[in-house]
Amino acid sequence: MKIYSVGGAVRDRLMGRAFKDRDFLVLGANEADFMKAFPSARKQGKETPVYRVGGDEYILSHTDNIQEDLLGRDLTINAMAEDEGGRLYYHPMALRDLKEKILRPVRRENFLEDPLRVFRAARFASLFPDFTPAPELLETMKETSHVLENLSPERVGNELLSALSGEKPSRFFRILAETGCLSPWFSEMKKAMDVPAGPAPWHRGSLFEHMMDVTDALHGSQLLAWMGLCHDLGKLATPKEAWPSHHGHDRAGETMARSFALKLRLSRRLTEAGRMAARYHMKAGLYGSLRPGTRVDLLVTLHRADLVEALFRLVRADHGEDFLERVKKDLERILSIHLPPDHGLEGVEAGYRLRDLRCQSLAGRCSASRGKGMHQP
Ligand SMILES: Nc1ccn([C@@H]2O[C@H](COP(=O)(O)OP(=O)(O)OP(=O)(O)O)[C@@H](O)[C@H]2O)c(=O)n1
Repeated sequence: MKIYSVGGAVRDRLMGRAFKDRDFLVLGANEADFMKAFPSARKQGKETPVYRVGGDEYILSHTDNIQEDLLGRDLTINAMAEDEGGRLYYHPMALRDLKEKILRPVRRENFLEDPLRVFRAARFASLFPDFTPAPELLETMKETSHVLENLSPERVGNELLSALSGEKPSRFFRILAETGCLSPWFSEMKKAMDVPAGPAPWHRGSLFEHMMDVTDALHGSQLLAWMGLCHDLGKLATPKEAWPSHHGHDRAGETMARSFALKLRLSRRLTEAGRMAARYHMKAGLYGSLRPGTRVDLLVTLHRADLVEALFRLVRADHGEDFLERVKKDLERILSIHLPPDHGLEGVEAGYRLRDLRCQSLAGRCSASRGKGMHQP
């Protein structure tokens, strides 16, 4: 049995980057041999021989030859392995491509074998913004563009999330656009190319460009970048006659953001964050001129979803207004207000009273109107 460290850990070490987890490849062992050597190993999938040992992943190879295994991988910069003695094995182009910062497919047919590699290649464009896709990568992605629909949503969603935590998420979408790979998984982004972003001075060009600007500004955090991607989805529903205005896009965007997240089987947290980004970014963007009651309702709604800071960071990335410090103070104030112990009110009445007190605290007077506002107790 021979064990090799493979993939990202070897690549990242050679690039001088920190690596998250390690993947090992096991050659010349069947499952019984492996379990004998690693009794604590837990099998991951039923179909594939993948095991978890502590935080590390071990895959039993179908081949006995490390070079043959490397030839079955996605990109040359990932086709590297290191044995237990520290000896390096690599695809003939791997070290050169790493040095010259080129994303190159190992073999075209490997992408047809596992089309997820299209999205992996695109996410490496976001993770490594100074790497250039080789012309044959673009060709390979084009050739693979017609077989993307059968991929599992979770796998595509994971590559998107990885791209969003990279340095330049827009590169993920641009390279997919260039190679005809936005549909079917990211057809929203494809449509956004033909829609004007809006009439405001910060809305230069298409909705796609605006989404890319905001998502890039929020890169590094999956949650924030995802909210950036979702916030203006509702503009896709605006009838052409109304362009470049997008009246009501915040409400329209709510369902679209939710469907986008569900299509990719994203977590409940992300689904909710995308929905709330679409629904509340307009209102939050007007925070400075909102009435106290509307401010109370907005902050309470966002606070319940644990999205106050995230939403106001989105607003800042969207058009530069920074309400964050003010909002934090307002929220602190609101949350410090409670009904007196002897209030004697029940149910809805108690809720209305608390809202009144909170409004008074923000404004120095009561401006709450019953039944109006979005936060009903
Ligand atoms: N569809 C896939 C998935 C993985 N791999 C190979 O398996 C390795 C490990 O995969 P994974 O851990 O998913 O990616 P990493 O490259 O390690 O990236 P990260 O650092 O984000 O984990 C990759 O480097 C690549 O060689 C592949 O060829 N095709």
